[in-house]
Amino acid sequence: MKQETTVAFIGAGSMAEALISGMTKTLYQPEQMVVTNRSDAKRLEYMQQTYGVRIETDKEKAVSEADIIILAMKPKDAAEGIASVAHVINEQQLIISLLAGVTTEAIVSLIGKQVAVVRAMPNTSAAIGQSATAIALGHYATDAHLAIAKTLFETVGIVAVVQEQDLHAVTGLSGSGPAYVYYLVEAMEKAADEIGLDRAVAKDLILQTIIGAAHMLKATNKHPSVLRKEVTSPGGTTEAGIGVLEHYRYQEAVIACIKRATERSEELGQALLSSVK
Ligand SMILES: NC(=O)C1=CN([C@@H]2O[C@H](COP(=O)(O)OP(=O)(O)OC[C@H]3O[C@@H](n4cnc5c(N)ncnc54)[C@H](OP(=O)(O)O)[C@@H]3O)[C@@H](O)[C@H]2O)C=CC1
Ligand SMILES: O=C(O)[C@@H]1CCC=N1
Repeated sequence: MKQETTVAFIGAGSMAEALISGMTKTLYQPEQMVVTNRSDAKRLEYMQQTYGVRIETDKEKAVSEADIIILAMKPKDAAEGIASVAHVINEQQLIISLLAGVTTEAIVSLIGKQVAVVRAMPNTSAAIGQSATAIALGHYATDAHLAIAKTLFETVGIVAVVQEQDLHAVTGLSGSGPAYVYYLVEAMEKAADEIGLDRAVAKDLILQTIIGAAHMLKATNKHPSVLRKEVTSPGGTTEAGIGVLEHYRYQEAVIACIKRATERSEELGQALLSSVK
């Protein structure tokens, strides 16, 4: 990334913060980034104080001066947010959209110019350089744009290049994915309380259990079912515990969860299209 490249974030919420936190630890200087939002001035001040980025209440100014524009508002706010800056966007700029479910075609149409759009689905682990991000090319985006986006997201984790139609599934799987893991940890912490373990001790044990299992998956490359069987002694505690998970159809619940999240991504895209018709 050349030093003088400017990245404007439209939206200063959780995902913008995760990306800025990760990006400023690597290739990017905080001064290369300008952050704007709808109205929350305190939030902008927080971003400036925490990360040293530039902030701008004048969205048009932030956008017109940027090389890369990152759309980081909620899908429901995208039509209004994009329309408010479309007139200052030009075809030399690269638009990177984080909007769940919203197609590059819809974004091009809202901007009303033949502008390069790369659609991305990172996750909040970007904050510590551990995002699993997928990116896809819009109609007017070239391989050079893809390379720029890939370099940008590689500063915050791994990047997979996918066809745009696969981004709904990616959103349901790895975009929302950290929340599924946090939900499991919440349940483990509740269970630890109920079985009478000291909270601080349980917290450390749970965390290391999750980290250890994730590292085992990566380091051994063994199928998760093989690793699970290695834990499960016949007639032992794991078998008894997994039996309860099977009774509650745990795997079916997780599969249904990811399918529903995928479907919701499609709905969010449709809702935006209906709102601008
Ligand atoms: N959170 C996540 O894990 C992930 C989110 N995403 C996507 O990232 C996007 C942002 O999500 P998230 O950060 O969670 O959302 P947040 O609700 O945390 O933040 C949304 C931001 O958008 C701003 N905003 C709203 N309307 C406008 C507007 N018209 N012009 C400028 N800024 C506006 C808000 O400003 P204000 O507060 O002033 O209203 C706020 O700063 C979404 O599209 C989501 O689908 C993608 C991957 C993962
Ligand atoms: O919940 C959402 O809609 C966003 C997209 C993926 C993660 N958070």
